[in-house]
Amino acid sequence: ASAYEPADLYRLAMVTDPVVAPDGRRVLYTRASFDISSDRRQNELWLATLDAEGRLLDQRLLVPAATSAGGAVFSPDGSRIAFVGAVAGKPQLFILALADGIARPLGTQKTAPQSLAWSPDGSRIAFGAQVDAKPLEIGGMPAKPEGATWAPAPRITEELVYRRDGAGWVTPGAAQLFVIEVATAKTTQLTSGDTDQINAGDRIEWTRDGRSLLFSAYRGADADLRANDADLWLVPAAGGAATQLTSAPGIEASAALSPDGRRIAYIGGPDAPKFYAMPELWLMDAKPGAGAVKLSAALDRPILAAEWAEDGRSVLAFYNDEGVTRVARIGLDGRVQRVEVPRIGGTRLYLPSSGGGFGYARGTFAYTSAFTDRPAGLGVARGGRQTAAIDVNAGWAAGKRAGRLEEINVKSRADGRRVQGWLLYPPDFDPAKKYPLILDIHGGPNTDYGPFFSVTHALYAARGFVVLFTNPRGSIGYGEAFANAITGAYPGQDHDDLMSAVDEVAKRPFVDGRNLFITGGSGGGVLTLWGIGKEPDKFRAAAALRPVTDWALQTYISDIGAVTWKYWLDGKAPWDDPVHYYNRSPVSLAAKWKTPTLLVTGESDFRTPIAQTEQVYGALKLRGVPARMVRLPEAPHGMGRPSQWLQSNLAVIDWFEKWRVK
Ligand SMILES: CSCC[C@H](NC=O)C(=O)N[C@@H](C)C(=O)O
Repeated sequence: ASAYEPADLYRLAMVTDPVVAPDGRRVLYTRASFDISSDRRQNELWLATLDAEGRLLDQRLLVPAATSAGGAVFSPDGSRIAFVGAVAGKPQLFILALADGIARPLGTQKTAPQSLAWSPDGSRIAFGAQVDAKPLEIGGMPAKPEGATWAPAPRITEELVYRRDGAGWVTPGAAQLFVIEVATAKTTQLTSGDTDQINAGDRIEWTRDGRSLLFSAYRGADADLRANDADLWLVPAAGGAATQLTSAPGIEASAALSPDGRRIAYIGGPDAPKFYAMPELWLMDAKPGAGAVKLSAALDRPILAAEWAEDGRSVLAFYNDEGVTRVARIGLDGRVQRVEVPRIGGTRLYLPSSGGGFGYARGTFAYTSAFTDRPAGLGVARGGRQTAAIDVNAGWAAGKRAGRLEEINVKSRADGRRVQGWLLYPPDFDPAKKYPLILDIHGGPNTDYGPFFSVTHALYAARGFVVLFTNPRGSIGYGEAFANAITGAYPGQDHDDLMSAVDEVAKRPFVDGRNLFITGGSGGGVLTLWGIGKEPDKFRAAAALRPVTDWALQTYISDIGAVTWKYWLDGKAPWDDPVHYYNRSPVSLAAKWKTPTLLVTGESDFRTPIAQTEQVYGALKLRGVPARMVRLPEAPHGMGRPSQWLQSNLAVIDWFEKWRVK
């Protein structure tokens, strides 16, 4: 067996997006892999068949990678699947009849349909999609001659958010709700307006009689400024005015109707001047203006998704808990009962964050099943135990030697709070030897790390580093108060939490105290640059990936600038209180920086735009601190194409190797 190597990224696979058929006896899932020639992710759609106990009978490939299938959903009778694919680079809705396995295109779509929802009788499909508008133009230009090779057209905007990370430059237009008839492809646009009329990526729900559609939207013209606002709406499926069901400031979204159609369970919460709006589970009558009660108060964890139990007496909620994803049955009185569904895990792959994919129907749970030494497979559970498992990496993993993963818990030097973390050891770890230590800090900052495999950490460990990764305050999964403990102080005691973990681990005899390294991406980049400013003598070298370095700049030029200002910098505007912004910005510590520092950022990162990386690089070079800047062409915040993930990881290893005391 060999240690993990960079080319393994192109040899492994990962399960995502499991969907359980209405009868609970079949599971659709996506098998993702990374093609070394095109250097792109590819997705196949697979169907697993189960027996009555949930054991695997067989599985087959339904839609090959060439179609790029996504968003698949079963028809109510389970005989057909609707999904969105790509034909000649354009989005296309397909219906696949399971009887003959043929995927037939349905209608023509100009933009990608999202959140497909079958009507109860299986005759129609609702979806959200953007309707493009005419782009702004500069008047008075001469006509462009046929075949002329002019410079590309300018990008003109009057929007606050004119580019979105990952999606690119925003095309003018608005998201609308549509219904398409399956037999005739007749398509009806149910909403209209110049601003988004639906949160196109959020759940769409048919009323039980098939006459109306329930969805979420923030319909104000100031939507770009109101990131934490969404209301519930009901619109007749045959066309007509929409009725607003909720209007409170805050988020009411992902609405699910009870089996009798009389109640709505939704995810969200009221707007508040806090760092983190924890998504909670709420219950209301399906009537305009009905009051809502919070069902998940006793759980005190972020709700990722929720489905009604068949009897309508409880809701099954998927939630984050201490680095992993769990399921709870929450009664309509708010009573919480844990449901045993083993090892639900993340599908971020590049880094070990929790989350993952999951589905439920008729007592069957299907989920991305996490491992510590390989990417997620498919898990199926019934009656509190795992009944089926598909490991898409069994062959590959058999030839690999993985390092051991150990959970640690330390007390923060700030206030004694418990901080959870993990250590990943090199594959051939020998406790009698000395090892360099990498602290890797997650971003968000309201996200997490968990006990999972990741490409990044596997590569670091395979190259002989012990990897420490933790969940400092601000992380999710430890309660609302812990996630919000950075309100008014970010960065602040989160830095102490991280340093407490480093100090504790550095006491272990196998840690080479001369070779402590610090790295992190995005919010983790913030804390990396903060860390080398606050502790200039602690780390041998640093690597800040896609960092925020200056909160004023971030507010002005990020695609989430409105969130930054309103929730992360205490509602103060940079023009009103520039000192507040400066004091929180890592660049305010530039005079203390002396640690050799690597910076890695995508040139199309619109979340933490590269101008901030350039600012820090300039400061380091002007001060004479060893620095290297790696710019990834066309890469967004998520580090772009598979080879760019590897370049990012290997750049960090190269830099730490260069500075490691030998
Ligand atoms: C600290 S600025 C926000 C950056 C971003 N948060 C949300 O998009 C972030 O930290 N992303 C993390 C998850 C990352 O890219 O690793």
